[in-house]
Amino acid sequence: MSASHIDFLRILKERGFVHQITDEAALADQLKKGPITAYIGFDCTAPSLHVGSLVQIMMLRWLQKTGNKPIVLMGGGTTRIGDPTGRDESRKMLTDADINANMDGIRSIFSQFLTFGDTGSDAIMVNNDDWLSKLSYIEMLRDVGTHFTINRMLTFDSVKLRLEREQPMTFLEFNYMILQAYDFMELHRRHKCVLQMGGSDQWGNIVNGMELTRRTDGAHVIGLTTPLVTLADGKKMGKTAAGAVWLNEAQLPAYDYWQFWRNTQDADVGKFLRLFTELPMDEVARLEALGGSEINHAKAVLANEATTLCRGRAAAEAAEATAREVFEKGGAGEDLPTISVKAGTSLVDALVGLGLASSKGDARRQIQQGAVKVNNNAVSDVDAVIDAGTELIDGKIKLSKGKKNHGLLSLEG
Ligand SMILES: Nc1ncnc2c1ncn2[C@@H]1O[C@H](COP(=O)(O)OP(=O)(O)OP(=O)(O)O)[C@@H](O)[C@H]1O
Ligand SMILES: N[C@@H](Cc1ccc(O)cc1)C(=O)O
Repeated sequence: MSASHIDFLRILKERGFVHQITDEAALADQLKKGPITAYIGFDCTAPSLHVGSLVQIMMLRWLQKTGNKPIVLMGGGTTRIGDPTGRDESRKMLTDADINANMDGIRSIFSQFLTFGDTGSDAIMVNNDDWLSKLSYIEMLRDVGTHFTINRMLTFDSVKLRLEREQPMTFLEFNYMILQAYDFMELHRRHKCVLQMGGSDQWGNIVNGMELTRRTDGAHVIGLTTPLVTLADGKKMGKTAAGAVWLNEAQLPAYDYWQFWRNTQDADVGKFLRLFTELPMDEVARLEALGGSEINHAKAVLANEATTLCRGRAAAEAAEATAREVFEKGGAGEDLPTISVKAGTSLVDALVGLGLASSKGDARRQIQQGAVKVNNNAVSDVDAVIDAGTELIDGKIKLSKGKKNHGLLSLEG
């Protein structure tokens, strides 16, 4: 039986999406009355979103799967201001061209996760630049500014923490929460949107929107935040030591995306299966309970499911086949990151070029520690070079760092 709109809240709770709800009873009540419309906003600060924002995307997907209506808000306007939330310093000002290019990249992700259209539970995408850029200053101050007191604005973490650390906050940034608040009011007016969701860092911005909508329109809208998902080592999901785990193929090839999930630490497997796959809860419980080396099966299922959702089934299958080839048969695997190099290139440069080392110093250290292999053979010479004499596997040279990180070199000329 497919889920109905009323199941949305239960599903979010049992799969670990809920951190705080401003008024859970009101949300349950709204759902009892019929399908609801809810939104999540994404600023266009990079050409892709990353696995941290995937938590939010999955919520919009569940919203739609249960027959409710998702609004994806592109922050074309708010990106011009820059959300100060959780940041010690002002963001770099982006040009309109940068913002538009980033928006194109981010937009393309959503068609993979949601069905867009004009009726029922079809998702819609809006850009807050459409209304924010039309606001006139004096009118805005009179209509909206009167509903915010500086006293209260200073109590929100996004402002308070910056001031406590004695870091400057520009007047531009100080206005950010008002503009995000305006969005909620506007989406309530335009689309009867009653719920805004986001990561727990967005709480202040969301609450301000509820407050503004109540004061201007007398409407009771609701906020829901997710935990900020961290990896088992305590790091916030999104940006890892090796860089962000991007959702777009152009920023991160499918094989690396698959590998990220396949390398999940044991303690995270259950949590990630709940958040990032749609497997039924009993199947998640079964996989989560696997012990010893069987947990690797659960990780492969996680990698396949998560990669299928984001990149499609064919990409997931190709990545899995490559991984099997590389790990089980010791072959080269077609899907690995590949660069072409000239004969005589140093092993150190090749490791950096493939992203297997973060710097030449790091590459030398890795070699000295015995972590580097060329064609599955350990190399300890930091001055080793790649040349025509280097053996080829399937026409390529395979470099490995540790057991899990591999790349291919093809020789130029
Ligand atoms: N690790 C995470 N877990 C859950 N939600 C997250 C995580 N990282 C980001 N989000 C949420 O995803 C949404 C979009 O966030 P955004 O793209 O601004 O990510 P960010 O990493 O915070 O970006 P930036 O570094 O530019 O501030 C927000 O609602 C944010 O709270
Ligand atoms: N402030 C949010 C993005 C956002 C922008 C506008 C909104 O109306 C809602 C959310 C973030 O940084 O992730």
